[in-house]
Order: sequence, then structure tokens, then C-alpha cells
Amino acid sequence: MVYQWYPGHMTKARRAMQEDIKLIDLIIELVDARCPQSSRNPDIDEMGKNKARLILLNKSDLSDPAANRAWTAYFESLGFAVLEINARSGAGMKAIQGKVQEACREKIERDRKRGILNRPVRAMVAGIPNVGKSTFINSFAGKACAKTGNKPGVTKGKQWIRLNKGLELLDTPGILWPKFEDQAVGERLALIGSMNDEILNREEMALSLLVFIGENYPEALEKRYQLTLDTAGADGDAQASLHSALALLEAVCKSRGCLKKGGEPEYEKGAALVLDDFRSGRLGRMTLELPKKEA
Ligand SMILES: Nc1nc2c(ncn2[C@@H]2O[C@H](COP(=O)(O)OP(=O)(O)OP(=O)(O)O)[C@@H](O)[C@H]2O)c(=O)[nH]1
Repeated sequence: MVYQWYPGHMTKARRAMQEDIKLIDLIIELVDARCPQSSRNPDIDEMGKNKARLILLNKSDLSDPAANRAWTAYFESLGFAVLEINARSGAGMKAIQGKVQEACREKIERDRKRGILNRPVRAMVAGIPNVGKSTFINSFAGKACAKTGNKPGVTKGKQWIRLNKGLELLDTPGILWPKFEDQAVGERLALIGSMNDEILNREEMALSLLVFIGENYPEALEKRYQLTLDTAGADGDAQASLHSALALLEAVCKSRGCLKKGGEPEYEKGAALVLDDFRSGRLGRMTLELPKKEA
């Protein structure tokens, strides 16, 4: 689905979410495990401040396992329940119930003190576009369930998916919009494919991705493109590193046969290939950002 980021759309999404939040106990916040900070909107912390929270690091099949652990520890240190999942394959789903209990411990305790026993936890899924909300709902609740709310004109009011005696899920996810705090956030969101590629410069994206990979996962370049990294130019000099990025893209083009008739590299094609290799995980599991260390 292609989204247009205009204020009217955002305001509407935010208002809808604020209404829905009143109905629930728990927010299940999906973030992209490849860039958990850039793919969340911290406004949710304000909007959902009185609600329990479970953060799901989705697409963890594509992210670096060590980074997943670092992010889990980071979000736990902020007081959230956290779980790595793969909504597409269903990996991690079995552990969700336990995490829901963990996140809602206070609510369950409060209910018990008031003599309310076994009141189901009501939850909503929230996240930015393309983070995997629908896939998660389908996979978690089962395809048949998630579709019941999808009948225009038939459905009135809110649809709840009863997952078990203890948990009900609002069938419409809350849409958050990304927060472009700085250029790096926008770049990471573009790299994971959560923005329309048409408006972006694929060559520039591929160049900065290649530099990032060369610095952080050099073995991936060797494995996928048979490139051995020449460290010349990696001395922090912007001009030099741009030069080496171009050299990298050129080498990728040569290695994968992205060449024009005369043998010149076809950069556009090579760039598209690098982006696709990254997004599909063919370059290996990678994470674009790590939690910031507290000073
Ligand atoms: N590799 C991988 N892909 C996933 C995972 N979860 C979802 N996807 C893919 O990510 C893409 C987006 O998933 P959706 O479920 O449509 O995301 P959404 O958040 O509902 O998107 P919007 O409807 O745009 O808000 C789809 O191509 C999914 O197959 C996952 O855990 N791993």
C-alpha cells in the first residue's frame, strides 16, 4: 500500500488511535527489528502512558541476533515487556501469551484486589506502515478471525478477536506514522522499504548501505558479491569514503553482471539489486542501528 504523508491523514490516524486506546488495557507495539528506534514513534509513549505495553521486535528473521538481544535489554530497561518475533513464519508467537501476562501484571493484580477475576485483557496492535501489523494479526489470531471485521457496511462498531479466555484483540491496528527526527531516521526507513522507493534516489541509498555494510558486516560483501574490502579511503574523509562507496557499487555491478553493452557498470541496476538483497535478507541478518548508550 502506498501512503501519502499529509497532515490530514496523520491527524485522522492519531485521533482514531486515541479513541481506540481508551478501550484497551494493552498496546502491542510492533517495531522493525532492523531499526527499532527509527521505526517507532515515541509519541505512543505519551498516548499510551497509562496502558501496559508489549514491544514486538518483528522481522527478527532479518535482523542481527546480537542486536536483537541488545534492543530487548534496552526496551526492558525502559520498563516494557519485549519479544522477538517473525510474524510471517509465526516464530515467537507461542511466547506471546506469557509476555502479555508479564506486561499486564499490574492490571491483573489491580483487578484481583477489586474482586474481579479473569477479566480478559483487551489489546490493540500498533505500528508504522509496513511493519507487519496485518501479518501479525493474521498469524496470531488465525486468518479466519482477522477477516471477520473486514466487511464494509456489515460491521458496526469495534470488532474484537477473542484469542482465548484471557485475551481479546481489536481487529483494526493503530497506525503510527514515522517520526523523521533526522535524516538518518529517514534513510533507515527507506532502506527497510517502508517508504515509496519511486521518490527516492536508489543509487544514493545503495551507496550509503554499502558503506554501512562494509563497516559493520564486511563478510557479507565477500559472501554475496565476492568483494574483498580494500580499506583505503576508510579514514573518515568524506570524499574518500564516497569514492570507495562508488568503487564498491562498481564492483557489485561487475560481480553480478549489471553492465551496459560496452561493459560500463549499470549503477541503477546494481543499486536496485543491493537494496533488494538487503531487504530480502540475502545479504544476511543485519541491524541498522543499536540502542544509544546513556551518557
Ligand atoms: N521477513 C519478514 N517479513 C515480514 C514479517 N512480518 C511481515 N512481513 C512482511 O512485511 C510486509 C508488510 O506486512 P503487513 O502485515 O502488510 O504490514 P502492515 O503493518 O499491516 O502494513 P500497512 O497495512 O501498510 O500498515 C509484508 O510483505 C509481509 O509479508 C516478518 O516477521 N519477517
